Amino acid sequence: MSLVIKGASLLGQQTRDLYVDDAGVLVDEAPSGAETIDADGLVALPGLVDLHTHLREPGREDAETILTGSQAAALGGYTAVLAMANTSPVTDTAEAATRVWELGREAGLVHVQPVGAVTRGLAGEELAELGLMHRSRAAVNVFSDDGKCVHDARVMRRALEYVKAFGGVVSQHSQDPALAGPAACCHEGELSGRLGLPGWPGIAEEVIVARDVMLARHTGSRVHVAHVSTAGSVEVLRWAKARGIEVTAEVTPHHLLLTTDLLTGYDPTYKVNPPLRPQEDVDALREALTDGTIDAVATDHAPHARHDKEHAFVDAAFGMLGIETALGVVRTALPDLSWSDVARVMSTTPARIAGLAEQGRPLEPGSPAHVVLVDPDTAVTVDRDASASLSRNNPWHGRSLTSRVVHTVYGGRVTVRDGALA
Ligand SMILES: NC(=O)N[C@@H](CC(=O)O)C(=O)O
Ligand SMILES: [Zn+2]
Ligand SMILES: [Zn+2]
Repeated sequence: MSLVIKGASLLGQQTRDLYVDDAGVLVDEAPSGAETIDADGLVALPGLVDLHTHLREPGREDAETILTGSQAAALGGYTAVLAMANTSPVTDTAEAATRVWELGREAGLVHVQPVGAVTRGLAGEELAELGLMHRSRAAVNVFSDDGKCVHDARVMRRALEYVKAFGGVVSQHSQDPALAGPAACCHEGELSGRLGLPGWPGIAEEVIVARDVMLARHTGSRVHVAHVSTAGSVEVLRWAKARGIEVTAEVTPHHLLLTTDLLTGYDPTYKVNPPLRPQEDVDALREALTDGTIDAVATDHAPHARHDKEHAFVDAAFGMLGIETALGVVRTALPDLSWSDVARVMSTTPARIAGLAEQGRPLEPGSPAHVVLVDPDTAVTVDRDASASLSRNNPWHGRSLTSRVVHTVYGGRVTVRDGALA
């Protein structure tokens, strides 16, 4: 089915029509018999790419499936997601990775790119089948034990050396387990003491970021820092980038807008790893994203079933939803970020980090038609029950966010039309 997207403003700049042929590629001239999408007043961006999504299938299909997570992603304006490996079983073999990739293709709403585990069973000891996962049909390029930190420096060094051979990257969940143990759930500071919650100090993140930067320099391999949350980590990244070390980093939407003081109500919706931080950290993260020290926004969409989340704060699961609301949160947190910067941090750069050649491409003839059309100024009030996700741990419920995803086009196919699944 060919398309004419009429009157969109490309990256918020010049207004032009976009033409998509029936092979799903952007072309020069209007194809005959095309469906027309009226995009008057809308901003066109390349489809968003999420470096960090938890789809929960296989194993926790009560919290999310590859299909429902893909639906949520499309509604958020995404055309590709990297599906984290902390499923059950873990994505630590070529067979497991290929299965996730196939289920993504069957769902057909976004490109689902499996992330491979760094270590077998996320146990932090033996390397997983990194090479076999890379050479499988899933072509895994990003490896992560996310949910857990690869805390043994020798294992991390070997993983970096291994993936260097094929240009892969290790995405690290930076949490020193001795400085922030499994119960740590509130930013360590005056408030954690007052609330009586186990503290998760920023230094537990920063020491791992610093160590990994040095391992990246030593091995000449690539490290990606997942969900950066502190000003100290930003300083380390700035230092490393100034020296040309191959490190990239992501920040989540929630760490750009929410702060520790939300924990005073002990609502487990706000329990997330790493924890929400004070305003000084939030300010440093915003500045770092704007100046390029942090490369990308990644959602860390972490759906959890009610019976895992509805507990006393210390017992509840870590994680919050984020893929349907990411663009609105970024626009609300950083209203002055230009649309070309939004495209850079939410599409072009994440696609490059993940090695997805078909994604994050400029909206020009020859590119695959992965496009999101956004109403830039409309405020939307989030309703957690209107979500495509199977889970309801949505920290944005009832909040007003700027901008609305109106249409999403994945490979020339309209996946979202007028804000609803097509
Ligand atoms: N972010 C979270 O709080 N939770 C993630 C794991 C992770 O990203 O570390 C999850 O899998 O639920
Ligand atoms: Zn993590
Ligand atoms: Zn995660």
